[in-house]
Amino acid sequence: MRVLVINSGSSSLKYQVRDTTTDEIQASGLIERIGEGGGGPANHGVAMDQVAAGLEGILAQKPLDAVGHRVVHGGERFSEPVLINNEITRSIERLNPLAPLHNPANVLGIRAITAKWPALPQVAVFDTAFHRTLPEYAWRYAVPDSLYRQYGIRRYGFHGTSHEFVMGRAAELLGIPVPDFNAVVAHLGNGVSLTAVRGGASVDTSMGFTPLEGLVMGTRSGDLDPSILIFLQRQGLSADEIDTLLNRDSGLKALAGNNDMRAIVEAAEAGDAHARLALDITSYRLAKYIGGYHVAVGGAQALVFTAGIGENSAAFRALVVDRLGALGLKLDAVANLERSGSPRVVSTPESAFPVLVVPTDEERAIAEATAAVVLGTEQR
Ligand SMILES: Nc1ncnc2c1ncn2[C@@H]1O[C@H](COP(=O)(O)OP(=O)(O)O)[C@@H](O)[C@H]1O
Ligand SMILES: CC(=O)OP(=O)(O)O
Ligand SMILES: [Mg+2]
Repeated sequence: MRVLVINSGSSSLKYQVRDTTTDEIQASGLIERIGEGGGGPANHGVAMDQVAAGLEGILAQKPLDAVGHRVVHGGERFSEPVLINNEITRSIERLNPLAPLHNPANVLGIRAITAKWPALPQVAVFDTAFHRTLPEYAWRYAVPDSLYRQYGIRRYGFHGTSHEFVMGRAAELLGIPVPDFNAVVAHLGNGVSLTAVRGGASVDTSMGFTPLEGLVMGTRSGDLDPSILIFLQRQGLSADEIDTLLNRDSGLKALAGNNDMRAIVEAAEAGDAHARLALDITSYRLAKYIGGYHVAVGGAQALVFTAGIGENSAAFRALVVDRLGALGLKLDAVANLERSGSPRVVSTPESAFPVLVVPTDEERAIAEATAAVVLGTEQR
């Protein structure tokens, strides 16, 4: 099956055309600076026109069979990938306020495809779906129930497609059946989240109601005392200003002046005190969460690093694992420095449990889920 995968971020759009039978990537691209001026497309509709134009050549040879969309927020309704129709699109649109950086772009992408190729089956694959197994004691906030009933205020969790894919690969590498696998998975990209996997299912995750909760990220603050928001509001900041402050101008960008982990490590090595502190705060906060999730899963069989930083920054992995001596983890300095695109062990045999690096592939997982939904629907 020939599937176009669309991964729309707030200001970027990644796409791939994949053959799900051979797992061949037949085309791919990245469109950046959407809606930011400076030569980027004005909006996601224009970006989709650019995608279609870029694909004209290969689509002339063989048309698409389906489109798979990464949809960040699926609320409580969606626990699996679904075939999209107008009612599903409206349901995703109603979740826009809960993922303002992501869901509006996802909806625009779906509508742009519907307008361009109305007969093409489209599937939504949700970041939240893998976390629908969280127990209530993990997803409830300690606030009045009316907030949950009226607004759906609870913890949802994100990056689920990546966490599930990586967890499966890690179990395979270790020869442990997925239903028996307990692990802590660290997705360290621009967005950062940690997931506690018990028996192959997500039982806790660090992002919450929105992708702002939890760890320090590229431009997001992660956890802080909610009183700070009330304080800032009383100082005269508007809701939009606080939103921008915490989602776009915080995290590594605020601490080190930019959100590129490579540049921060280089600056720290050259003696930059801000970069050093940024790495200390980020690795300390992550190590604390890993310790907590080791408890949540009843003893992890693996700690797994993935995504841009997790896969590529040996220096950051070392900073984190160095703080986890209390868990008995020991990194193999040579294995940690090796460059490889394959799942691998980066700890020593003496480590209490293995530390792994497993490349994520959200596009592959989305393409496979899309093909499965479309084939399943055709057989019914
Ligand atoms: N070789 C590398 N060494 C260190 N950090 C890297 C490397 N390559 C990418 N990164 C970091 O990965 C992060 C982006 O991760 P990625 O998963 O691509 O993000 P996104 O959430 O945008 O998909 C950035 O902080 C970037 O600096
Ligand atoms: C949910 C989320 O944070 O996604 P990303 O890392 O792509 O921004
Ligand atoms: Mg990402």
